[in-house]
Amino acid sequence: MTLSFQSLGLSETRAKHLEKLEFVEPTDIQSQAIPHLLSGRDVVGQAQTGTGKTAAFSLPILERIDLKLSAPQALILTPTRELAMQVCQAMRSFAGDRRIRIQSIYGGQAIDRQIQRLQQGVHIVVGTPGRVIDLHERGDLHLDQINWLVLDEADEMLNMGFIQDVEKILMQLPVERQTAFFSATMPSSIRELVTKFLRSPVTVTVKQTKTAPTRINQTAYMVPRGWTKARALQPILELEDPESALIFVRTRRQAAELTSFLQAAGHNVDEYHGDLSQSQRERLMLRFRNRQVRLVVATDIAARGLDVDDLTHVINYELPDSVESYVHRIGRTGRAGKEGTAIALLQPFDRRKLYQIERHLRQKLEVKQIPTRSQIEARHLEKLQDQVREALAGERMASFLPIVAQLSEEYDPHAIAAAALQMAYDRVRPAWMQSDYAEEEIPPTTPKPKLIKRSKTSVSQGR
Ligand SMILES: Nc1ncnc2c1ncn2[C@@H]1O[C@H](COP(=O)(O)OP(=O)(O)OP(=O)(O)O)[C@@H](O)[C@H]1O
Ligand SMILES: [Mg+2]
Repeated sequence: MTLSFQSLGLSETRAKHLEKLEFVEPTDIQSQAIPHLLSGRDVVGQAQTGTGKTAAFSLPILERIDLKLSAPQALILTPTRELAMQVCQAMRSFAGDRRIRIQSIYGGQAIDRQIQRLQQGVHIVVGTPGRVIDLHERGDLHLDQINWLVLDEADEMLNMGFIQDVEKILMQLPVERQTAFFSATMPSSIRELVTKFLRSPVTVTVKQTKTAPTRINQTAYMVPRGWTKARALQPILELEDPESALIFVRTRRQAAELTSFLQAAGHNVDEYHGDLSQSQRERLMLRFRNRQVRLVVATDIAARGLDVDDLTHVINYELPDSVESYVHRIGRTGRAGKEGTAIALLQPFDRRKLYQIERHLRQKLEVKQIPTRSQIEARHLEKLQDQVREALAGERMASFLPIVAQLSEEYDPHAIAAAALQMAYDRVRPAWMQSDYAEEEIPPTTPKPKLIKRSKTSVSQGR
């Protein structure tokens, strides 16, 4: 028998409302964490990326908010501004009751507007630590009625960059409160901080053999020797043909450079990193979510928590330094039970990082050579055939029949069809493939000279 939201202790009204959002069955983390949170316990919740941790901590809070008390009663801290916005929006949709006022506060946006909202009275605040401290110190954010504190992406929040701010905030909160930490990763190093901040917490870990969801198909491509990663990315994008992809790089500069490179190659791509203004960041996220931008080149600010519907691919152009970061990055795809693809670009010196990741995930990644010209051509032809079948099933095709009839007086119908296909094919084939992407050019990826010969033969066999 499957559990219902109501059987977890949530009200009938909320359960009905959740059904409208197509939340029919609670996920594992929700069914395990919600009853504990409703009973007043502190909770450490760990579950894979994309499994609904947001609702797991939000629903019990929404259930218990006192509408008569016009003061912040719950504080949710997130590591990035976008995540604060996203969690705030998610909570508003779960609430489905405009009387529960939920406000996000974060840097980069005019503080006056946020102050005004706070003065109008809010029940739940979702924010980044810096802005929370700022508004508290100005006397605009009152923390003395806080009953619930949640650290979303807790391990990240307790990392070096945030820990001091988080401690500062915690010191301002009432001692009598409920505290919850949620994340997909909980490295053992944060245990000590957990015991410091939480009171006899219940640890809810959704059982899993691996930290990476099996719904994510992970592969790695070896960058050929002498090639730049940017050059190697082209045939990979061509073969994988992602509907939408997040491409992770290390630095802001690298993000800008790769974006220009891909734009010049004709891709629909934009960059996303901390050098952009807040409004630029927000606009890009909106365009990405609406599918107006297909590829986004991002730094790690996009690694955690972001929930972009149906994101099909995550590409690690550079592998991250930590295994946790890898898990969060690839977790931007394969969410809410959907499938996704994660790709890593590797150079020989990335091997060590790859081993670490594989050891942590207890899973070997398939390492492939970058696609050959003939593989890409085959893929394009396959696509072309699908398109032809689609056109044949449609009605517009009929309007071209008179032209075919006319040409048939001179040519064989097979030849006419083949010529039309050639024209269509030349249009989809990217310019770079016509010039410098000869199959013979792919140099061996292994530095061992012995292997050069063998891999050459295998390339020519592949043709
Ligand atoms: N019970 C449910 N039924 C259907 N969809 C759900 C349910 N719970 C959550 N979802 C959807 O699943 C998606 C992922 O949820 P959420 O962002 O909370 O994941 P997460 O566990 O916080 O992931 P991450 O570790 O990446 O932050 C969201 O789009 C959310 O709407
Ligand atoms: Mg989350």
